[in-house]
Amino acid sequence: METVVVAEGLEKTYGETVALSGASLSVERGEVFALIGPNGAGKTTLVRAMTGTTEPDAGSVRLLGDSPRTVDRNRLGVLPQAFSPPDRLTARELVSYYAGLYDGARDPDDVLADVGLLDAGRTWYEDLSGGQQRRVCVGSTLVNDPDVLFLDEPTTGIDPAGRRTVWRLIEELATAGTTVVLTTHDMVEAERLADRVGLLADGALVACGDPDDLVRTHGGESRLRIETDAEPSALDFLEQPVARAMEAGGGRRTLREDGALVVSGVEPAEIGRLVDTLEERGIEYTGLSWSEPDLEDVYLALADETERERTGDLEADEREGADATGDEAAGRAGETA
Ligand SMILES: Nc1ncnc2c1ncn2[C@@H]1O[C@H](COP(=O)(O)OP(=O)(O)OP(=O)(O)O)[C@@H](O)[C@H]1O
Repeated sequence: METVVVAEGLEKTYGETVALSGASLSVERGEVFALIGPNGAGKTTLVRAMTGTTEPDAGSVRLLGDSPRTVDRNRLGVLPQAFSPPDRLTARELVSYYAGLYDGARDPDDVLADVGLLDAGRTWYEDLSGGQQRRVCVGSTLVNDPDVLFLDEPTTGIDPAGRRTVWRLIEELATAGTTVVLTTHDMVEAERLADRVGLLADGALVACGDPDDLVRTHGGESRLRIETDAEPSALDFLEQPVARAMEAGGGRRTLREDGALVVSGVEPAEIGRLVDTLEERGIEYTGLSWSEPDLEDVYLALADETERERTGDLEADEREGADATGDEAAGRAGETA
């Protein structure tokens, strides 16, 4: 297995803002690695540090065994989050323009076909829809048939069909051996594409692994959602029958959420009995849905945990600050005395 990207202990601050606080990751050849995390977590800064467009304050990056500043650019494809090509070029001219930067570049029409835009080749870039523009931008990163592809939010603004075109393309590239590092806020995208997902929070990776493993470890339990207008008190009894159904006991919770009752940890085999109980009790409901935990649950659980840790730290800092202020005040009072 060839390790293509290695980032170790990356730190980056902008004034008072800590963008990276010791981020480390490594990506193997042919792997699709998805970086997820809240706005401002540091994903773009990490991508920029890994591709040599920003210099970290501390830490190191090896990209294809080289420094990001000196690595052979012919082997890289980079789609920045904000990418504004000239408007007064057609889609085909734009791809041709980027192809012209490389020796032996791919045929622009093949690239446009890859992103499902062969028919839009003669359309001015400015006349393309936002999603089509983003797809052309994705295409422009493929002109040199890169070994490593960094895609910062590749599918933002792309409609569901176009998104699937890009997903299939990324899957094909990875199958052919291209290493892909992408950032996304779309958990379905991360779960579908990524061999490994890294959750970035406050500039560091707080979890990293196979999406299924992350879901098993952090995703929590299945959820049964019962859409009902009934008063919460009228539904209290549900806790009991469901709770009694638990063999191991403990862990199951019933919560009110947006006009629905959400029961965690219900097995599919239990649903029939639960529905019977609802009907016996004359509880009206308009819908019932059962879902297994997914990457979004992992994201929400870990982001929440990180936020609570941070808030806890802040509260502790504030308490310490208050103590220190108190000590100082006591000291000053002592001096005065
Ligand atoms: N060039 C810059 N100058 C000043 N601050 C910056 C700069 N680049 C990033 N930051 C700050 O660093 C932090 C991390 O930003 P970054 O863009 O890496 O986050 P992100 O995870 O990509 O966010 P998003 O999901 O919104 O794209 C933010 O607080 C941002 O405001």
